[in-house]
Amino acid sequence: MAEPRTIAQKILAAHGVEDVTPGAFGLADVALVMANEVSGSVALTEFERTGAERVFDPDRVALFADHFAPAKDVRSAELVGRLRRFARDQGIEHYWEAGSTANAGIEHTVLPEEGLIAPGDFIVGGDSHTCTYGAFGALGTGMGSTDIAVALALGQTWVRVPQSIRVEYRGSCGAYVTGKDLILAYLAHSGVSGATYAALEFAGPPIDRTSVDERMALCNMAVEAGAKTGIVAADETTLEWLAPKVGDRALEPVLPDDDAVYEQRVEIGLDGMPPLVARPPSPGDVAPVGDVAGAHVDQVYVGNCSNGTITDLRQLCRLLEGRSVARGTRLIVVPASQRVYRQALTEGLLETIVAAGGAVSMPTCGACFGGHMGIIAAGETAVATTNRNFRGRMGHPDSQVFLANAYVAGAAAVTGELCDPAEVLG
Ligand SMILES: CC(C)[C@H](C(=O)O)[C@@H](O)C(=O)O
Ligand code: SF4
Repeated sequence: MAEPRTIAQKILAAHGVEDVTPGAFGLADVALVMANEVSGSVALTEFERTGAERVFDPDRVALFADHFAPAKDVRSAELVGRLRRFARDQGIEHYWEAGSTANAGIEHTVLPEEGLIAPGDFIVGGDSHTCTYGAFGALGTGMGSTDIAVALALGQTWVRVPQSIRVEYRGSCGAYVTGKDLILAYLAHSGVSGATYAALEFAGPPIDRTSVDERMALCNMAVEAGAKTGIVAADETTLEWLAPKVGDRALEPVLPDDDAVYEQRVEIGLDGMPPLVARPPSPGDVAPVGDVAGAHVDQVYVGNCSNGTITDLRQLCRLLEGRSVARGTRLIVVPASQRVYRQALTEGLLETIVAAGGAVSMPTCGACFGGHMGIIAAGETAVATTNRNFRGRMGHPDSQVFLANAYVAGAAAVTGELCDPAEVLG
């Protein structure tokens, strides 16, 4: 009898890792290598230094101009230009850039939308939120630029097999509690290093009921707990979402064995849990929104690779419908992809946002990491649906960012302060 295995162990074994004992080192074949114009620029230099002339397989490389696109200054134009030339010279067709491809936007949103992620895949990316693909039952993980360079050349990477942590949710989500709150609830338990290097397996009836968009928010922030990745086993919801996007590719969920060995099992009860926020400057400093109610908010930012989906824009618009952005507060909305943007256009959500006084930007990483499109000044406070609120993350070192779901963001936009969305919507 084979040893029982977790999802991460099964995926790594299927990609050629011989010994999947947690802690063991091995060599894995990668399904896809992803890079963006920021860390990718360093990776391309390192790629050249390896002496390799061609990438291992141009169809299994995906490149994104998303952090600073459209280029915000000369430096970013050069970064994007370098990536664009590399894609052209190497014959890489999976290249997305706003203004020149039908879909474009944040890598972690666009890649699954374009049908390039499937359950069981092992994806490495030059970006820490590559763990987002766990929403599709895949193992995605961020790696440094030198590792990405080698993966681009060889289609293989070294791995240390992660230990797995099973996170089981129980009970039911209350009103205005979303996927964002599920991961914030875990972060309240783990802090920012409680899952260091682990593969988190999220499960339980509340997870079965979540949408793909919510699973993306959940898996996206696994890295904020220090994890190597976060995975939800693929189910009917996943397959229905992916089927129209992946062409004739067979979709096979990878499920953990019943007696798989976990380093830790965590249970999180959701009954009675209110919407949560992460207080600055740590995604691990989680509190019920009521604990910070009344704090003035200068800027509300709805976007980023965890919560810039159509689900988030719909939630935001529940608050904006028939209301206006409070005087003294700015609302900036950045749909995560052109696909989300078009859907929001079709549904009239962009009209609702603009009519309420909010501004809509084109898809980009934008202000999430302090790039552009909404940098905040000293002394300012933002509520953001993003995933990190480290000191200076969105602008000046003396600014503050509270992380929250799109309902809480919407409630802050219309009241000008942090509050429970139930106070606005009842
Ligand atoms: C620029 C990139 C390498 C970085 C990351 O790895 O996460 C960014 O996306 C971020 O969120 O800080
Ligand atoms: S949206 Fe933010 S967190 Fe996501 S990849 Fe871009 S910069 Fe990183």
